[in-house]
This record gives sequence, C-alpha cells and structure tokens, in this order.
Amino acid sequence: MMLDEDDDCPELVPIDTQPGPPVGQIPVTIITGYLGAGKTTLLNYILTEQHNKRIAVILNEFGEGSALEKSLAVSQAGELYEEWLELRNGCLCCSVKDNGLKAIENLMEKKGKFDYILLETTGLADPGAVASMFWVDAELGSDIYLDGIVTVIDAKYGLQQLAEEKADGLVNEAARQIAVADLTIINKTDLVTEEELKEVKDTVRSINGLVKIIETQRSRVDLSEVLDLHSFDSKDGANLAEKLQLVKPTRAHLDKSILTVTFEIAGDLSEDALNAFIQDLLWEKIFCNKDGQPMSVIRLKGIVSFADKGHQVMLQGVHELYELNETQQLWENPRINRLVFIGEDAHTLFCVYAPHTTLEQYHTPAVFS
Ligand SMILES: Nc1nc2c(ncn2[C@@H]2O[C@H](COP(=O)(O)OP(=O)(O)OP(=O)(O)O)[C@@H](O)[C@H]2O)c(=O)[nH]1
Repeated sequence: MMLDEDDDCPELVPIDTQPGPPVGQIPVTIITGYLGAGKTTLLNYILTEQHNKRIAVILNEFGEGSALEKSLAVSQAGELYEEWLELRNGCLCCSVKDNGLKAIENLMEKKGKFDYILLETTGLADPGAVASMFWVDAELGSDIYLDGIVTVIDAKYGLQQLAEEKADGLVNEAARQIAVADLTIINKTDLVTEEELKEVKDTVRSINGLVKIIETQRSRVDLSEVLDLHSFDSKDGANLAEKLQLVKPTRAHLDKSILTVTFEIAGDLSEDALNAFIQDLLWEKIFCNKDGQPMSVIRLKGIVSFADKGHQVMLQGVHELYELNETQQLWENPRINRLVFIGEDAHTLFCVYAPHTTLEQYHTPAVFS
C-alpha cells in the first residue's frame, strides 16, 4: 500500500507491558507483627493523619491456621462486619470477625468505595498465607490487590520473641512475619539503647536481606513509606532491579533456620529451565538439608533476562505461588539476572549445587540455562 504524501508516519508505540494492577483495583496492605508490637497504634496513627484517602481498616482473624480454608467456604453469607466506625476524615474502621476475601468484598459493596484497605492480622498469624490468598484473588479479577506486607516489631521484646523455640521444630511466627515483609517498622525505640536497637536491626536483616527497615516511636511513620508500595506488581520493576543489586546473602542469627540467599547470573536464562527450577523448589520441594528437611520458601524475588525479551522480567513469589511478569524496564548490557530467596533452610540451595560454597554470592549458570 502506498502512503499518501500528506499522511504522517505512524508513531512508534511503546510495548504495552501494563505495569501495575488493573485500573480501579483497590490496594490492600497487610499489617502484621507480634503481640503488642504496635500494630493498632500504627493503624490509629494512619487513620488520623492527613492523607486524602478513604481508608478502610479491617481487623480480623485471617490466617489462623486451619481455620483459614474452612472460613473461605463459609464466608459467602452476608453480615460479616461487627463494629463500624466512620471517622471525620472519611476513614472507615470495622472489625471483620469472619475470615476470607468474600467478607471484604461484601463490605465494599455495602459501604461503597474506599481508596485503600489496611488489614491487621492477629499477632500470631502467618501473613504469608493471607498474602497468597489476596494474590490469587487479584488474578481472578477481584476488586482488590495486594500492595505490600508491613511487619511491626517491638524494639524491646522483639529479640526475645524471635528467640522463642517452637514445639515440633516449627519456625517461630515472629521470624516468619519478618521473612515475608516488604517493610519492617521497628517500634518502641524509646525503650532501648542504641546498641540494643542495632542488634534488633541486625537480626531483622539476618532473616530478610531485602526488607526495608524503619524505626519509630508510637508507630509514627511517613505514610508514603507504608502505602502504595506496589511490592507485588511490576510497577516496582525499576526499584526492584536497583534494590536487588544491594541485597547481600545473610547468615544465620537468632532464628537459625530462616535466611536470605542470593544468586547472580550473567546472560540470558531459559524460561523453561527457570520455571522447572522454581517448581522443583516450591512445589516438588526437592532441595533438602542434611536431615532431609526441604527448603521452604517464604518469599522470593528476582529480575531476570530471557533471550527473546528486551524488557526485564520480574519474578515474585510467596510460599508456593510465583509469577513472572515483564516490566517496562529495558535491559542494558550486560544483562545480570538477580534472584533472592528468603526461607527456611535456604542455604540448602547452595548445598545442592555447590557443596563447598559458603553463603557468598554464587554464580551458577548451569542451574537455570
Ligand atoms: N513506650 C512505647 N510504647 C508504645 C509504643 N508504641 C506503642 N506502645 C504501647 O504498646 C502497647 C501495645 O501497642 P498496640 O498498638 O496495641 O500493639 P498491637 O501490636 O496492636 O498489639 P496486639 O493487638 O495485642 O497484638 C500499647 O500500650 C501502646 O500504647 C512506643 O513507641 N513506645
């Protein structure tokens, strides 16, 4: 076909990689932390700050072990909220005793539009289970999406809580809450010395090499540090690529079993090989420690390169779920893949592939390509 001379040349359009969640979905931030750490104080602080958002706060008993699945089935019914409080700045506060996403969705239908949902889990909850539920639900076209997981830590008693030994070799909830977090708030800094605070920070870092750490008194935070983190969608792509460069593998500290392992691999990966590796890790659980205990992943993140893609691809995982999404970031040479795994017995990843490697950054092209 000939182009009319007066016709403009078609403009180049960027590839539509659709970063971030679909338009119109409402972010949910999960707020977790051990008993008495300062979660409620944080929620109250957020609610009374000026933020021009209509925030709904949901206090509930998500993630109470086996109650979770059961509740998913029974939460179809109507009246799910118990107390309801409308604050002057437009915030809404309610207590949902029922578990499950349906409860929240019903709530939204009833009370109209919120701009934001904060969900406080109980102190003993495993937020990873709650997070995976939201993540799956967002994929299924829900009105809400998971924005991030914030863990509040007690500066004074946090270490003690982390050191508590659980029966049957179970990993302590306080450690899990840190492992899964995008942001940790070390609260009650007024009650500790500089040295004590440093020890808490070092311990948090020893569990989660990726997490952002801030310190507070009375949970007073800059709201931009807590809300709209986009920790699970590819809007975070550029930030994540930068952040991953700085992540260091961690060494066991107080909680001996959870730590962070990093891989750095130059060049393109094979998508099939990477999928196979992650599925072996998350689903088949073939990577075991010397006692035959499989590595259990709590969180994983990465920026990876596939030969047929000019854009960086983001890897995200929580528990047994993972996702690979193309970001808007174009690769520059050299392409360096970076993967970070946080989990129980994460060091077994090294033992499998490199029995003599210590926890230093490890180059392993053979595994993924
Ligand atoms: N000294 C001091 N006390 C604080 C600080 N932040 C919160 N507190 C107090 O610590 C206690 C527990 O705070 P909450 O916000 O209720 O803690 P929580 O995590 O919601 O507790 P649970 O709901 O029991 O899990 C309250 O008495 C707060 O007033 C702080 O920075 N310094």
